[in-house]
Amino acid sequence: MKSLYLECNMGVAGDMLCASLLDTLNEKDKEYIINKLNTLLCDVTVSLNTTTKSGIRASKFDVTIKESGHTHTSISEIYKIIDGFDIPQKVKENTKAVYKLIAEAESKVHGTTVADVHLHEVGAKDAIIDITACCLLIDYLQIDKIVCSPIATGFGKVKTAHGIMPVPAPATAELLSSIPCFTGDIKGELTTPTGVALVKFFANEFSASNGEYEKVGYGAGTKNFEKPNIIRTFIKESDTDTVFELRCQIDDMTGEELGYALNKMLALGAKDAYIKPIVMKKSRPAFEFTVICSPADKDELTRQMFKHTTTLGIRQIECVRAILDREIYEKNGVRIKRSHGYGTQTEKIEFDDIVKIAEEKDISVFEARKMIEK
Ligand SMILES: O=C([S-])c1cc(C(=O)S)c[n+]([C@@H]2O[C@H](COP(=O)(O)O)[C@@H](O)[C@H]2O)c1
Ligand code: NI
Repeated sequence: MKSLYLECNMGVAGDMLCASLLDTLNEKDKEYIINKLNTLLCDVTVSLNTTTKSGIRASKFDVTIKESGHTHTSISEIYKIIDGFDIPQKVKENTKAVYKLIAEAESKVHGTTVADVHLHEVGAKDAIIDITACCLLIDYLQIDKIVCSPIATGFGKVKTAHGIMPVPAPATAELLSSIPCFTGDIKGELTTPTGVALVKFFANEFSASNGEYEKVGYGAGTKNFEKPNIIRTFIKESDTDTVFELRCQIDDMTGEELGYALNKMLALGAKDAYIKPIVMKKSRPAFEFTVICSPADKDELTRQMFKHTTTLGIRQIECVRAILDREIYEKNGVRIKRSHGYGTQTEKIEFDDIVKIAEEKDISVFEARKMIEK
C-alpha cells in the first residue's frame, strides 16, 4: 500500500502541490508528466525548475502562458476544455470534480448558482493546468491513501479580481469548512481555493502526524516568507493497512430484511460484508452480521448498521491487514489484476470481464476464460 502525507504548514496552493508531488518522482517520470502537460493547451508551457526557499532546495512548477486572452469563467466552459485533454478518463472526472467543489464554494460565497458562477483567477489557464497536473500526478503515483496535515491559512488581506479580500479569501474559507486549519504566524495568503479544493477532494484523512516514510518531495510556492514556503510530500509504502470489522449477532430479522441490510452496507462503501449462520444465546438460530470497512468509513457505517438492522450493539474491531500490492493492466481487451508481495506473485483476469465476453458471445464463463487465455 502506498500512502502520501501532505505537510501543509505553509498552506496549500495548486502549483506548490504539483511541484511537491513531482519532486518525489525519478527524472524519467518527471519528464513524462511535464511532456504530457505540455500537450494540453497550445499556448501554455509547463516546466519544472529547482529553487531554494530559506536555504531549502525545492522543485518549482512554472506555467507560462503566451497569450493571456479570454479567461474561461463558467464551469461548463472549463468542463469542455478538460474533456478535450488527452488524459485518462478517470483523471478528467477527478479534475472536473475538483472544479465542481470550487464552483460550489464560489456560488455559496456570491449567492448565485453553480451554473452562473464566474471563476476569475481560478478559471485562468494556469489554474486549469495546476489542477489537471495534480489529478494526473495522483493517478500516476498510484496512491492508496492520502493524509493531510492541518492547513495554515496565513492572515491579512489579498488583492483578487473581486477586489481586496480577507485571508483566507472567502472561497478558500468556504472550502476549508470541516478541514482542520489554523491561521499561523505568516502575514499573507498561504492557502488558495485550488489548493484546498484538491486536498478536500483527495485527502482520506487529516492528521498532524506523518508516521514512518521512505521518501520526501519538496514543492515551492512563488512568494518568499520568513519560513521556507514549501509543501512537503512524505511517501510511505507498506505491506499492511488497517481495516475495521463491525460485527453483531441478530436473531430477530427476516431473511428479506437481512439481505437488504447487507446490500445497503456494500452500497454505502463497505469493503465487504457477509452473514454467517450461528446458534446464539437461548439456543436461538441466528446470524452473525459483519461489515469490513476503512477507518474513515467506520463511524458512518456503524450509524447505518444501527439504522438498517435491529442490533443494539456493534463490536468495532480494529484489524491490521496484510496486503499484496496490486496493479491492473489491460491485455487483449480484458483487465488483468497483478498482485505481488510476501514472496508471492499472481495474475488473474477480472471475472467481470470474463462474464462480459461470455454474455456477448452467449458462451459459458469456462469457455470465455479459455478463449481469453489462448
Ligand atoms: O477566481 C476566483 S473566482 C477567485 C475567488 C476568490 C474568492 O475568495 S471569492 C478568490 N480568488 C483569489 O484568486 C487567487 C487564486 O489562486 P489559486 O491558486 O487558487 O489559483 C487567490 O489569491 C484567491 O484568493 C479567486
Ligand atoms: Ni469569488
